[in-house]
Amino acid sequence: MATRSAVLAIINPLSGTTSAEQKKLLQDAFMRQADALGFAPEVTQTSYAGHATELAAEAVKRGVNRVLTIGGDGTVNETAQALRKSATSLGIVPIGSGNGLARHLGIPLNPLKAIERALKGRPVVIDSGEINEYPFFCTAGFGFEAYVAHAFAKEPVRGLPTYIRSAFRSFWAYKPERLVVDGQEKELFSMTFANAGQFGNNAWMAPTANIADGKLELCEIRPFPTQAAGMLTWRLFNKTLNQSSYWRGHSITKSVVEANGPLLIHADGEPLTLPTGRAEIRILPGSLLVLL
Ligand SMILES: Nc1ncnc2c1ncn2[C@@H]1O[C@H](COP(=O)(O)OP(=O)(O)OP(=O)(O)O)[C@@H](O)[C@H]1O
Repeated sequence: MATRSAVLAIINPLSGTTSAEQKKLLQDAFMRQADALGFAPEVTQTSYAGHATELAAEAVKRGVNRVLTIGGDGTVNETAQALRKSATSLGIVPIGSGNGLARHLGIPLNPLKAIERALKGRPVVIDSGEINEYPFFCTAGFGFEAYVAHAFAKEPVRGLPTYIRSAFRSFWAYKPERLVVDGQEKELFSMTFANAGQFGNNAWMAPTANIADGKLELCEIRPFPTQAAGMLTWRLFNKTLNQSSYWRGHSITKSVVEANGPLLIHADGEPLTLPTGRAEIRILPGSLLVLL
């Protein structure tokens, strides 16, 4: 009898607002579907932050073909870190609050359909980015978006309503920053390095970003009067932000951003601080296989 191909599902028990029972049902559905399709399925839960990277790295070592991540963008990022530059493909089962990479790639937001896609889909090559030593697959950024990521991380409850509340509060507290971008000093409200076109929740910062073109879109929002905030928000969700006079963007393969003090950043929505105040951003073309 032919050996069954191994498929591992990594689930973050804390992702999103899905209950423990719903997550158990998803695990069972994954085991059933994978078994019916002729795979040798395994499922494992993360026990701490960073655990998904370790579990996925071990799967790569064992030659597991497909690794599914059942979680939000943070867990997708941790899993994908270990699968970069390997022959193991990533399946995304989105149950987070933003699901930026899944939405950009057109992966179903219904987790059962996403499991089916990951099991039946073919590996497609996409790019990834790096900001200093931190890999990202969707977006990384500075300014307001990093400020919100740091504020959101302090909230005890996840989910979209909490994110909106954090963003609204941050808008009144945040002051645009002076950054040196590739040698040019600028005052910016926000700045994104976009591999995918959106942050999540269909908030399109880089409407024309192509995830497999070997480039990142560098998108800047310059400071704007308070009364323009409504229109900019509407454009963000309407996929027309690039038509605003406050938005500017171009493609890059590498870039350097510097500040006078520690830099607040985010990588796929995870808040990070760069104590040196210097960030080197680069693209890693064709570095990840995603099941689509
Ligand atoms: N068992 C665990 N205990 C504590 N933290 C964990 C555990 N497993 C994973 N994590 C951390 O939880 C973080 C958030 O998870 P994830 O992104 O999947 O969900 P989310 O935040 O609800 O979704 P989104 O990123 O879409 O908002 C991950 O970055 C990961 O480091």
